[in-house]
Amino acid sequence: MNAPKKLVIASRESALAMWQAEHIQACLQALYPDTEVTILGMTTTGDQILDSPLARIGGKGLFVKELEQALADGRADLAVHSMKDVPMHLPPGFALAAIGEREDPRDAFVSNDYPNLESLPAGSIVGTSSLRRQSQLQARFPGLKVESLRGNLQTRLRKLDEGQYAAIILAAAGLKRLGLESRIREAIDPDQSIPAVGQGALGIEINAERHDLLDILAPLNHAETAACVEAERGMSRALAGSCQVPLGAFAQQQGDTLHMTGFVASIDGKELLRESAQGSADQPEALGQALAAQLVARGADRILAALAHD
Ligand SMILES: NCc1[nH]cc(CCC(=O)O)c1CC(=O)O
Repeated sequence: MNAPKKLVIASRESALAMWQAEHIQACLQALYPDTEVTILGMTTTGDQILDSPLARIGGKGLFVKELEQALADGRADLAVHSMKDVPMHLPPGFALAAIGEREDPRDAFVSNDYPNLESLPAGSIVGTSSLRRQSQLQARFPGLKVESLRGNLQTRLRKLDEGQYAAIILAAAGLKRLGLESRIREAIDPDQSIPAVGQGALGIEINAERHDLLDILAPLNHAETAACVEAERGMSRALAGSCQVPLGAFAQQQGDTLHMTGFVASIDGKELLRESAQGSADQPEALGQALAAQLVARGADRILAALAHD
């Protein structure tokens, strides 16, 4: 295979995004020592608007749009994203070339004063802007108060340290990647807080016309992670999920079988439907669709419709 002389990676400029881009840069550099691999750092709309909950300002697409612009006009060859931030439907003209091996998929409990969720006194303020985390938290601990928490990882940790929250919930993967694992007081069992679709996995997006890049990027794909994430995305897509919806899904592969759990809830967690299903790792999207159908059969449509009217 003929790797190009140069490859440019588009990345957001947050510390986590840069870590992810540098990780992919190192992988590509090891595979193709004669290629010059560089990173083009960019600020996205999602990074700039920090005062409103993401769900209200347009959702996940805001983190990838500027990077896609760089792919479209040829300033960059590939963009590295947290799969969690990649919309369920890519805009026409773009494709996912690879999904990398998953880091810890769990949510993490972070606090300076308490070891775990169970020890928080009633009325404690927990910071998260994720409707998925909020609904699952409120379902288990209706006495806790959830308040919005935006910004990159460092900003969120600073807000915790300033005393605005008793605790915050973050993705374990981001903290581990940035060497901040010691801030995790407890990794929350995926059964207690079902992770976001794609949480912990990296996605590599390209201009769909760049067929030349497919073979070059194929070694970055981790088949097991890709199957799990495709199943999770299949469920979310079938339910028309976005980050405006309290929804989560988590798949794991054992042998040739995917085991998957998903949920849909009301924001206050008073209604929470969860279902599990198994299916072939060869047909992940079909498994996600089947799980979505199970949730719909139990009333997921009614919960989602109620959210749309809020
Ligand atoms: N929503 C922002 C975001 N996108 C990806 C991660 C973390 C790492 C990952 O899931 O790959 C985070 C931070 C968080 O949720 O705490």
